[in-house]
Amino acid sequence: MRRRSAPERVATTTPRATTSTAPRGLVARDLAWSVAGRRVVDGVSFRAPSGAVTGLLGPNGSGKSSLLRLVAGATRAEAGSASFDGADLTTLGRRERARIAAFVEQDASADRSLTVADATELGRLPHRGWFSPPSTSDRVAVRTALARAGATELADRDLATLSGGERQRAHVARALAQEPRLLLLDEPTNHLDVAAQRELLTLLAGLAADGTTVLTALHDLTLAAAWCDHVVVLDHGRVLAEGPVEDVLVPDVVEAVWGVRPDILTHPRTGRPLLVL
Ligand SMILES: Nc1ncnc2c1ncn2[C@@H]1O[C@H](COP(=O)(O)OP(=O)(O)OP(=O)(O)O)[C@@H](O)[C@H]1O
Repeated sequence: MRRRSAPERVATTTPRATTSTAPRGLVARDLAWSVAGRRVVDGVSFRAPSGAVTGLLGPNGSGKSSLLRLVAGATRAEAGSASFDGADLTTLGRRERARIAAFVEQDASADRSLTVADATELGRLPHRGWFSPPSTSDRVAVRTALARAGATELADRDLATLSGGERQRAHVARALAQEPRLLLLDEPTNHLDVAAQRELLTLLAGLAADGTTVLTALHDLTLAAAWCDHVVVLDHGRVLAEGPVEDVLVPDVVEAVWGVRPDILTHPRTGRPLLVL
């Protein structure tokens, strides 16, 4: 795997929307959300730089899914903002936001009968007129998305009949058809076998190398060390550490958050951190 340069650390200045000095990529600032009287996301600020894969890490219940849903606009934040290339995602309309950001939710289920091809085509809706039929470029985008997600052979299958791993590929295909500049994923390697995990992570690295901002929740710290450029560690709804993966996934941080002290080696071939638990 080609090693990409480490992204810079979190910006400490407030980004100004639509100016040329606005930081590129995603900037979350003081995001907060509560449920049942409990603060689940507690003043979270972080950055996911463009051209990088950012891993959102943290123990079960630390708030990763809740935070991704706030950034994706699936739930409304009580406070704070999430800007992308200077545009505030939290105030954009749904269609405008969907032209920028796509979200692959954790274990997203199919609530109605739909083929994988039709579900992928839904990813084109933000780019089409309300009543326009799919154009040639829409059809090309759908075909490309299915191929990149390894879902071409599933195109005619009903989503509801797919295995967990197959359904995950279909949801990734739908997100790619959106041609997002910001791709948000919640535990995308769940259900995937090792070959499919590798394909997906290679795909994410390729998208990032092409300029897409990728933010993905991951549980597997070894995968995160091997594939992420930048990481954000959440604990009890707060950012405990953020920065280049080599600086953040160190034994003291892993032990403090997960209670397990890893060995961290250097991969002999890729030069990336090899985290052994
Ligand atoms: N709709 C909800 N109602 C009640 N509690 C919720 C709701 N959504 C999230 N929570 C609680 O908020 C906390 C954070 O949940 P969240 O799913 O964001 O964590 P997570 O880091 O993604 O966890 P996991 O790694 O287990 O997927 C958990 O304690 C969860 O039970």
